[in-house]
Amino acid sequence: MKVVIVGAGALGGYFGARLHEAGAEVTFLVREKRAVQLKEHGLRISSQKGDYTIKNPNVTTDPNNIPEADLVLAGVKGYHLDGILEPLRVLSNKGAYVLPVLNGIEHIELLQKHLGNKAVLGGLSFIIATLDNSGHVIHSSDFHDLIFGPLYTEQTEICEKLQALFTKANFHAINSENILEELWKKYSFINAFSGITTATNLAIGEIREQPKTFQIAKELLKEMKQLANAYGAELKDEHIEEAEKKLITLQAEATSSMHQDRRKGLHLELEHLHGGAIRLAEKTGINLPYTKAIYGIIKPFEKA
Ligand SMILES: NC(=O)C1=CN([C@@H]2O[C@H](COP(=O)(O)OP(=O)(O)OC[C@H]3O[C@@H](n4cnc5c(N)ncnc54)[C@H](OP(=O)(O)O)[C@@H]3O)[C@@H](O)[C@H]2O)C=CC1
Ligand SMILES: CC(C)(CO)C(=O)C(=O)O
Repeated sequence: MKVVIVGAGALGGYFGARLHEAGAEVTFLVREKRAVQLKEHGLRISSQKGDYTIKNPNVTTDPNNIPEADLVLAGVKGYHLDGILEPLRVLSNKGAYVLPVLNGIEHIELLQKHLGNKAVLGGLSFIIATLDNSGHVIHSSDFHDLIFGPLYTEQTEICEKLQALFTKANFHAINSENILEELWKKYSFINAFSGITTATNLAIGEIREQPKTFQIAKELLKEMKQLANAYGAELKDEHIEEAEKKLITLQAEATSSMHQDRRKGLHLELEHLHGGAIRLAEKTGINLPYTKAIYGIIKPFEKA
């Protein structure tokens, strides 16, 4: 299968390298600076699940240089989505399906609007990964899950083909029959986890030690359930309890990618995540006071 990775950052780099390791033909569509870095140093992933290096990754900065593509894995941050719409359109015109692995929900409709409903699959990931100064991927969690699935029944066949490929790769892939619900479950979890860790500038362990602070994360989960329900995703109390359990059982030093970005002084995905929830809530007349408060607290740190 011919795979294109758009956004060879932490997630794109990780899953691209794992798919290359599994024998897929992988091309990294990147911007100029990243192209130079990948050509000079190759792409290495450092992971407790096994290291892997692509010495000379197939890299391009122009989608027109890619003759064929079956799958495009989109791994940019929410604030970079606009910049990849045109390259994605070029590749989807060649027949490629687009599998976004971003956190959040608003991007699904945006991609469908630009590429057509049938070209966009549902996808998300549970992993803790980041890039080091040389652009290598550091994977630090004992999980590396890629959950994907059809948003339309016509996409069932391609998802089965993807599952056949992903099963050969060194990550945990799940072809979900209800990817929309999975997307909302992840969105709820991430808004609570990234919200509380980024706002307090603390890893989850220290937050858990303060019941009043941890309570805010629980309130964020409840608000996200209300929002998900308003958008037709049947999140139930048990899903919120599962998410709470995850927050309780994560390693004490675990933190969100948004908090890692705050620590590094990078641009934060606040508008895409909490901003997105507030916009969606306004459209349905729901009030999200905790989400709004967290958004306001993080806002001064948003811009790099
Ligand atoms: N990191 C994590 O542990 C997890 C992240 N996520 C989610 O996954 C998504 C991606 O996050 P992550 O991998 O951490 O992000 P990174 O910042 O590590 O990677 C994003 C990459 O996108 C590239 N990019 C931006 N614009 C373009 C463009 N126009 N063309 C090509 N490449 C481009 C950037 O390259 P450049 O060098 O050119 O800026 C960068 O390398 C986010 O939504 C995040 O919330 C989900 C689960 C876990
Ligand atoms: C919660 C986590 C680490 C799970 O993948 C994540 O998605 C993020 O921090 O962006």
